[in-house]
Amino acid sequence: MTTVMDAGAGRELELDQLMVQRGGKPVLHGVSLRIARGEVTALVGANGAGKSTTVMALAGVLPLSAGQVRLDGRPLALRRPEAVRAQGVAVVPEGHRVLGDLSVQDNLLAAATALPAPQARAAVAEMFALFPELMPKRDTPGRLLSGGQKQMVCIAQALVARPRYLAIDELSLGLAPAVVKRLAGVVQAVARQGVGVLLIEQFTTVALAVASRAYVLERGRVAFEGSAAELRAHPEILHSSYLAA
Ligand SMILES: Nc1ncnc2c1ncn2[C@@H]1O[C@H](COP(=O)(O)OP(=O)(O)OP(=O)(O)O)[C@@H](O)[C@H]1O
Repeated sequence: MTTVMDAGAGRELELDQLMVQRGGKPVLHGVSLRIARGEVTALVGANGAGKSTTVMALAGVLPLSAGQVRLDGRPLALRRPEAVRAQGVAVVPEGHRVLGDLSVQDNLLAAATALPAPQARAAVAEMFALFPELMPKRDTPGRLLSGGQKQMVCIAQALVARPRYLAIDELSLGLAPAVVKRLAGVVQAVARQGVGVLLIEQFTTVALAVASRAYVLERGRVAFEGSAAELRAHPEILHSSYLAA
């Protein structure tokens, strides 16, 4: 069966030596990450380490001063946000922002405008199947949702575009543990369907529990790269990175 999250296997999204400046100041000093399809990759690091900057550079929101993003072996052709999305990379920015005056259903349809109408409707129906708890809220304006429900809408909005890669900035921030557990399960299910997921988190427990590979960012540089299991087994790596911030 083909699903929204259907995707090939064995390919990667590669961030190669990204250098990014903000306010004229270098913030990323050559960040390289590989995000494989079919698994979750964690990007963790202290406040200000450069995680959101990395995601915004990936999304095409911030320009690169050097480096390259490659998608399945080919450089991303255009780096404007819509073009990045059209090439199969979806980003959920920090802060679970939804269109407050639009209903949940219209929020999802608005994210599916690039698809022909029947496919858009099918993709939205699949999102309600993925998040059945949104079904009773179908006609509720976005602004009346809880934080967890908003985060579900944001993830669903990213998935209706049928991405091959999905980056989520701060999946768990500000959400109740039960909601985080639920979202972590969805993220794992999405990865199992073949999507390459990048989970960006300041608090590491959830990200390292669901990830296969992990990166620690420290002051705009990759301070650790390896398996999430290795990082779980050696919390001192995290401690020194977080203390160095
Ligand atoms: N708009 C901006 N202009 C200039 N510098 C910025 C701007 N936004 C962030 N920075 C700087 O970029 C660096 C990285 O910030 P970034 O937000 O990427 O970190 P982060 O790891 O995502 O942390 P947080 O958890 O706070 O979001 C910080 O030193 C920050 O001061």
